[in-house]
Amino acid sequence: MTAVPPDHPPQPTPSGVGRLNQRFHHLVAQSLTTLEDLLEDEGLTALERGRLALDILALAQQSPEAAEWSPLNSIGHLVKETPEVSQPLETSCLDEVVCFDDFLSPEENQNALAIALGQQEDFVPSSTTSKADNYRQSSILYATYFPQFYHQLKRKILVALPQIWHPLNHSPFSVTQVEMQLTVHGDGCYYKVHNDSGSPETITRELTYVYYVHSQPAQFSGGELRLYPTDPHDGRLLDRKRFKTITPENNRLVLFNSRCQHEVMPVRCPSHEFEASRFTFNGWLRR
Ligand SMILES: O=C(O)CCC(=O)C(=O)O
Ligand SMILES: [Fe+2]
Repeated sequence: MTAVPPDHPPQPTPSGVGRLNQRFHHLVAQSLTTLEDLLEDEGLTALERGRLALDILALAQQSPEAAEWSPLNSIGHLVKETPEVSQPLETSCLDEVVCFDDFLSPEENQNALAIALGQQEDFVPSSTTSKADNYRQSSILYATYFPQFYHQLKRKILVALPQIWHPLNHSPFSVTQVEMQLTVHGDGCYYKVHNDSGSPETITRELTYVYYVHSQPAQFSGGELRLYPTDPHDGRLLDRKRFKTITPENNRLVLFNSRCQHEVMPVRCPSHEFEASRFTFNGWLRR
């Protein structure tokens, strides 16, 4: 996608349509600024802020030139993942995935890594809602340790949403909450096959997102994310041999349906250094 800076709108034309477009651009630009302020406003509930965000983004998508000028285009590159399967499945199996490469600016990406490396002692061992042993090995840092970055990343994800409904084959919904945590997978860490919305506490999770961060060049191998075809009716994994693979590239954002069965393959990190680990800012968008 071509990035057009939002502060350089297209030149006005003398026609009535051009003037209308110009007013529309101005209105949408103002609305987006208002939205940015409101999203930072702790006085509004998450539900109110989510609804505002979606309303204004829906407005932005109405522009006849949305594809060319929209500020949405300043976010990374939307990449089509090539599934590692020989034949496409005929109906949706919840395993659609969207990838944005270079999702944040280089400075924001560096800041994300600095947040991870600077707070090693505050990470706690992860658990699963079923508390099953040997199902997951990793450590997490709660978002209360990085409030500013939480707001930045959340805003960018919400702004990207209008681009993902179609490729994810998902109906738009009002986001009531954006959960976030920072997860570290060091040597030998993994997360076996699971979905993210299979318990009463997690049932309102609609979308899972994962933002990958690590030092470059990567000092670990493995740690791929695998997405399995999943029965949309009962959530069963349909075929273990047919999966999509997402490589954890630095500065990549991935989104998929929280009901999809997925897993994180074991990470190998020969140095055993914390700094060399696979880091993710990951979480869920709740309806
Ligand atoms: O790290 C990843 O690629 C996915 C993490 C995940 O599945 C989760 O935290 O629920
Ligand atoms: Fe997950």
